[in-house]
Amino acid sequence: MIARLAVIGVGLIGGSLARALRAADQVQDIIGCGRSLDNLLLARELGVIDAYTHDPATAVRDADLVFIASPLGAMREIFSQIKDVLRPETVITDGGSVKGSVVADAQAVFGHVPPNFVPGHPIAGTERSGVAASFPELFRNRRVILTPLAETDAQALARVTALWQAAGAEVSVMSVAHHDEVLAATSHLPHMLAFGLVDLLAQMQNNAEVFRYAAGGFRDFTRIASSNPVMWRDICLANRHALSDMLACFSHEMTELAATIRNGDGEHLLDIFTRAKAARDRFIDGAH
Ligand SMILES: NC(=O)C1=CN([C@@H]2O[C@H](COP(=O)(O)OP(=O)(O)OC[C@H]3O[C@@H](n4cnc5c(N)ncnc54)[C@H](O)[C@@H]3O)[C@@H](O)[C@H]2O)C=CC1
Ligand SMILES: O=C(O)C(=O)Cc1ccc(O)cc1
Repeated sequence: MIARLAVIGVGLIGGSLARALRAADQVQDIIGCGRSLDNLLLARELGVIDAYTHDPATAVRDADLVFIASPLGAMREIFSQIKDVLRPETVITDGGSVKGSVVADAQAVFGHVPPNFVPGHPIAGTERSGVAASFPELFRNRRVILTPLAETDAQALARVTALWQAAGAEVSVMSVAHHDEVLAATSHLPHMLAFGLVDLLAQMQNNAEVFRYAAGGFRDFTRIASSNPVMWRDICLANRHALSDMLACFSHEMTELAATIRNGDGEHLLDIFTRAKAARDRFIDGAH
């Protein structure tokens, strides 16, 4: 049982974890912290949090667990704001989509990565943001990756693992660098393709007609281009090396595909599409 949980950034992710822990009867008191007063008032009205503050130091002062779910670009400032008031036994975790940058931010502010800090990332979300979009089942049967360091306290890791399990998630552990490479491929690259495709089409002269005649495939493929621009700017900047490597691989794949199409090589196209279909069908079967 958590006596007092501080959620810094009560949006889709912070709000959903607060709701899930409340639904599972794992928490007594939840204090929310953020910048937008309207969002915090709504969070309190919805019963997601019990109290709010705009000041991260006030939020964490009496907390036994702190969950930071702000955009990545705000993490360093938040660490600086809480540094002097954190109790040594308070466990801190986060939900940021990139782990190397968060660990570097903690290192820069604290001078070392605090043993009670357990970096984390729920592999679950939607294209929507804010507490209005949060829901308690978001993490149910979804994966959460924790990336503890050698200096991470085993009890803090166990506590954060139990927290996500109580929210219904399956917890995996991996290194920070491996996490950032894997997520560049499976999450960050697909978001770039969706943003890039929609932006390209939106800039075409006849864009109204392009969108009018778009079919279901276009809608499915581009849902994630409705995601929060600030959050995705921060993810790109935080994972710039792994993501630019993946984008270079993908550009190469597209150049080859274009050449295959231009050459009218139907046999090669069939090979590519058959291989891709088999891989996706396996992935979907495995996900059930
Ligand atoms: N949206 C998604 O599907 C997923 C997002 N994430 C990660 O979770 C984090 C939060 O994302 P969302 O919940 O989607 O965003 P969101 O926009 O719904 O919520 C973020 C909240 O942080 C607050 N905030 C911004 N700057 C702040 C600051 N300096 N101090 C305190 N609060 C501040 C905002 O007011 C907002 O309420 C991000 O780091 C993102 O990379 C992880 C998994 C999935
Ligand atoms: O909306 C979707 O399908 C997503 O893929 C959400 C998402 C966004 C960022 C993450 O770090 C993890 C999941």
